[in-house]
Amino acid sequence: MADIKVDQAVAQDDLVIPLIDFSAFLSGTPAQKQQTAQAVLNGFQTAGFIYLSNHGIPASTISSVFANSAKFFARPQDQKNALSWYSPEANRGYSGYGREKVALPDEDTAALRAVPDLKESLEIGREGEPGMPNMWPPTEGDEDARVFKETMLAFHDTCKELHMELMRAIALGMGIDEKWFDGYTDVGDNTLRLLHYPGVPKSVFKRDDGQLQVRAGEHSDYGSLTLLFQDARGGLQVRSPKGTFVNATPIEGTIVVNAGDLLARWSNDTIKSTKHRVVEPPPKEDDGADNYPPRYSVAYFCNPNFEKVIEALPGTYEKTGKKYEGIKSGEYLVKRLTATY
Ligand SMILES: O=C(O)CCC(=O)C(=O)O
Ligand SMILES: [Fe+2]
Repeated sequence: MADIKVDQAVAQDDLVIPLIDFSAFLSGTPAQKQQTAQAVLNGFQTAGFIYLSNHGIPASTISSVFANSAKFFARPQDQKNALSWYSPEANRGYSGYGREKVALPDEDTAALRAVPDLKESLEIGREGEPGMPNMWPPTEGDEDARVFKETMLAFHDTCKELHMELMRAIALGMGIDEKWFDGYTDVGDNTLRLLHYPGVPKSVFKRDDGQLQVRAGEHSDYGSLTLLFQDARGGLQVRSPKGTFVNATPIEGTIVVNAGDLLARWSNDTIKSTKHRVVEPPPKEDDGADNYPPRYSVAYFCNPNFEKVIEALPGTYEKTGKKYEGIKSGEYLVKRLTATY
């Protein structure tokens, strides 16, 4: 029986992000499944990030999501403004340029805060949660809006399944029951976020103070795992153990998956929630154009079911003690979102 082979997607400044063929987990032999689970857990324990190939989501599904996202962001600004993000509790709706500032308040971020992130986004939560409506463009008489809603709801479900599989891999890697997390992931209290970094004049990125202009400031994610779908442009950077930012270059057909703060806490800090940011990728050569082209990405932020209390996982605290109090998943997220918006 062949051992699985794990490639390296990124290897720079002590940051090694594995490229993992997930089909060996989804449909491999028991031994291949166990080895893949180990590789997934190991990636989250060392880099906090992995790249996943053969993850089971068809390329056509992903391109349809990107096409529908681009069409949404091309709508007139007043249509998008009518769908505004309305509360941290719901975390649903549209955020225009500069609304969210992810740079952390406890850092010296006066300079960052003065320059809003150059991006807009739409957050889509679990449909049908009472009092927390998703903000859809009105579908009546608007075929694009109807298709948009249908596409995004289906994708929300598809990504929920992948989150469940990834948490099964983490469980198997940790030596606990493969289904251990299922009761924490089956509700799907997750947020699908469509992101558009608009094309901008190159002069915007030439700042007087010589600092690098970022598209999305340095931050870590809040929940359990984030599934990140990026287009071919690049710009995502991950903080290395040396403190440098390393390019997480897009690899066609892969999803970048990173662990969030709540999973780090849940694992008693044996899993890492690694900081990352989005910058304007340096042009390969100066192409003479005045504008940088736009970038689109889709992030699916996964959370443990909001009603669940999160405290140190079996196997992570017996020798060292628990570093954190238990906290309800939903309360933790609202606390973090309240600090950001
Ligand atoms: O757009 C990206 O590639 C990353 C976005 C991100 O890190 C986030 O929204 O949390
Ligand atoms: Fe992020």
